[in-house]
Amino acid sequence: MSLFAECPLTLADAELRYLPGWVAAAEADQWLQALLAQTPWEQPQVFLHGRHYPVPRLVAWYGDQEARYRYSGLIHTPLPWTPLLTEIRRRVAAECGQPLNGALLNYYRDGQDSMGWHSDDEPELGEQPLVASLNLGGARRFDLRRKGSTRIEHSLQLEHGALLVMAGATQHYWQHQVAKTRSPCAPRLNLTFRLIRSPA
Ligand SMILES: O=C(O)CCC(=O)C(=O)O
Ligand SMILES: [Fe+2]
Repeated sequence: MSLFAECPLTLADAELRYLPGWVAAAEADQWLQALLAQTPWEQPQVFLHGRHYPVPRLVAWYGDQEARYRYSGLIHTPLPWTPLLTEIRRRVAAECGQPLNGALLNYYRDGQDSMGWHSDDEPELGEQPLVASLNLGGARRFDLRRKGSTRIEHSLQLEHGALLVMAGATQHYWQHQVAKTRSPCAPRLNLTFRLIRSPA
């Protein structure tokens, strides 16, 4: 059986696996509380069209020492894994059947925090990168569109305790976003585990 057979989202030119309840609610609650409290959150600035803007969310980059990573136009040196993140990484890597040496933590404080359209296709991730996204806290809508198109083709609610695995050609053909929303939503933590193949 293919690794992607259990819960496939049938989107052409993509390999997506959505696993609701991947971690049980009680344990997910503990992870959320601990990570919100332990993480040295930062709000980096991005330089866009001649101006600096704070990214609309808080972030932290954890990883093996060599796992330098570029996002929002900046090179980030990883924070060392905490015991909790070491355990979460072990379980996510076992689920994905491959090593993972970095995790980007995104903290969406409310519906005005967001992430714009992008693909996780940085050169340091290599061809056909696997990105495993763990969702804790308030559910948010995750949209997918083809590169070069403005039409949202698929959306899913990323729920507390769910794991979304994106692999294969997904990042080559598709972009994703977490849009702002006026609906009330609880704080949300998203952890995207990655494998940096050639550090920035
Ligand atoms: O918060 C999310 O679900 C998406 C995060 C994401 O796309 C990323 O970290 O690259
Ligand atoms: Fe992403």
